[in-house]
Amino acid sequence: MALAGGVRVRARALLRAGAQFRGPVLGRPEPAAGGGDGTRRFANLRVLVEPDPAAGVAVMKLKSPPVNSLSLEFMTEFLISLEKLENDKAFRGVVITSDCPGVFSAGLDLTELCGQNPAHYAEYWKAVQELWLRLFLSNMVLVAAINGVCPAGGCLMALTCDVRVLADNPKFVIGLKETQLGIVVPFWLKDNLVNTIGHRASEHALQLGLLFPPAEALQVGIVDQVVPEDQLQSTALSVMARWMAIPDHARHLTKAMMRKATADSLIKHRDADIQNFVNFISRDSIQKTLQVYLQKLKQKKG
Ligand SMILES: CCCCCCCCCC/C=C\CC(=O)SCCNC(=O)CCNC(=O)[C@H](O)C(C)(C)COP(=O)(O)OP(=O)(O)OC[C@H]1O[C@@H](n2cnc3c(N)ncnc32)[C@H](O)[C@@H]1OP(=O)(O)O
Repeated sequence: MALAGGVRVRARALLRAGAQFRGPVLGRPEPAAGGGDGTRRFANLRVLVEPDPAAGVAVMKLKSPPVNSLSLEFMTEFLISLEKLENDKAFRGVVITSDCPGVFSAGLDLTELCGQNPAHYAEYWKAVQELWLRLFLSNMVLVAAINGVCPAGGCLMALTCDVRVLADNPKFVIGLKETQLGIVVPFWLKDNLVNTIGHRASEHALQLGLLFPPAEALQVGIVDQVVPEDQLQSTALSVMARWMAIPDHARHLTKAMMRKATADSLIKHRDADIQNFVNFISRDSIQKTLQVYLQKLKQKKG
């Protein structure tokens, strides 16, 4: 699936601005682009990709400090990196994890949702839809190695993956807390959750805006495994190895069959979903609530 119009335009702008794959990364000298040694890491500004072509797997590390919030730039760069991997036949699986200590992703970037104009909200929501669709329908095996708190839009990303492994730390909660912020999850994210944990558990989780600590997350089924923090990466890679043993075409066709109806319901109603979002987020009452919340977050340190 190609990037949607608005996201593609922004992707081109980012690429023109130099946000393409480059080295050295993290200060380590690396072979020049196209060096072909098969071990080269690549990165744009906010996503670090560590490829292991021999295994057919890449690790994507979200590194948009402080909290990997889903800004337009971050989502665009993430999708560029994902598309690059999808277009490379060497890669059949991706582990998604965070490079920001203690936070997988803080979810939607609240500064994108506050005090902007309707055109911006529409562009932003289109990018969120695109992120979800591209991940949800990815041909590759996606394993989320959740090494930090994972609320709302962070959980949205994790829910698109085939497997979620959570590090066992009581601070690392996961869930869709939207109602706590006075907002409502879109129907397609609700469907994604229902497909994952069932209808009744989703009703409770969504209405109460529950954030599950590891043991509860495992019990309700929003994650598949909870492991000690120091075993997260190795567990994610061994889960991946199991999935990689299945012939790709059969696995992928099965995944597509299982996910088609959920994805189609958004694909068919994308414009209406954008309009709903713009109307909802532009309301004075919603703006006020989000602004107060953002202020509280900013004052936390002071
Ligand atoms: C019916 C029609 C349809 C209508 C549809 C409506 C929309 C539905 C959308 C559904 C999908 C997703 C919704 C969301 O994702 S909303 C975002 C929810 N996220 C949160 O509530 C998390 C907020 N953040 C935190 O709780 C904490 O930051 C943390 C992640 C636990 C980390 O804690 P920390 O102590 O390590 O860091 P902290 O000091 O709090 O933050 C550091 C700086 O980062 C800023 N920040 C944090 N989160 C966000 C964010 N989500 N967006 C933007 N900025 C964020 C924070 O303000 C600090 O900034 P500064 O350094 O003080 O300037």
